[in-house]
Amino acid sequence: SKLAAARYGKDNVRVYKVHRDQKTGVQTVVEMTICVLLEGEIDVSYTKADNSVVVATDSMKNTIFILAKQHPVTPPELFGSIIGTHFIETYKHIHVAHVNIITHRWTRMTIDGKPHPHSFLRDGAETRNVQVDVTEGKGIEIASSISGLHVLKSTGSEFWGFIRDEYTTLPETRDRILSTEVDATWKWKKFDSLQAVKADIPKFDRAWSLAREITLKTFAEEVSASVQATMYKMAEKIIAAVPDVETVDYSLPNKHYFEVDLSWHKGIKNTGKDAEVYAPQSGPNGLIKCTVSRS
Ligand SMILES: O=c1[nH]c(=O)c2nn[nH]c2[nH]1
Repeated sequence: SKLAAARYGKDNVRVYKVHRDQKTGVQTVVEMTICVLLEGEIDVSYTKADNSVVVATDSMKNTIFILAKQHPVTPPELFGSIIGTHFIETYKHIHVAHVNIITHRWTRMTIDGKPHPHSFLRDGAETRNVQVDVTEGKGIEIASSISGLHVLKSTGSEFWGFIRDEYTTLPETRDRILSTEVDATWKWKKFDSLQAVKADIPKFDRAWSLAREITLKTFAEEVSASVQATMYKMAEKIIAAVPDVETVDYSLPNKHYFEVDLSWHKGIKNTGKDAEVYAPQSGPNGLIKCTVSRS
């Protein structure tokens, strides 16, 4: 047997950073969960129990905190590129760094109609994530994403015209609940270096805002013929809106809400157009995926 592939590092490195504006007293916070995995000439640590090539994962964790102190931690695309570049530049035997950053929501509170200078709330499990892969001599690949954005519409969703055969029981509908948890990823053109990422910093926040706005607006306004059709519209709008993005992926669970027939109880009408009380389903759920490219 042989070692076909190897990468190692530290996962679940939780990092919080505060910025204090001395003039205004306004404080800003960022909270992330980071995973760094390294590849390179590390085989002997697996095959020969030779640890001379091992940058201890504990040292990697220390490095993340030091880099967070020394550099901006936003946008995550930049900080992920800083972390990855650090490792391949610092250790000559390390050639690839995979950095995943999950940014958690701390939305500034509005108190009495005014943004509060130092208080925040976790308004949802939604996260903003990046996967940054830095390869020595090749450049930096960045995939940005929105994850865990729970949405529901109470109408404006249809599903009909699908195959009806001896396996089909699902009735067609022109009016259904549609609910999903958005997992959308947009992959950037390759960046030659950290300098190239730094030259494009404003593009990352703008792309995230656009992707989020397009997703919510399309979800709300399109009369959905299916999850498939709606996600394709979202993806093609993001491609059109963000020139430096090459592909957009969506992965959407279809979280079903079943009608509850209550007619057995005194003839209660609660199905079809009379349906008001539904049973949200934990599973099984549809899972619809797509990748949309620029051309
Ligand atoms: O939007 C949908 N797409 C599907 O493929 C599907 N299958 N059952 N319900 C569905 N709803």
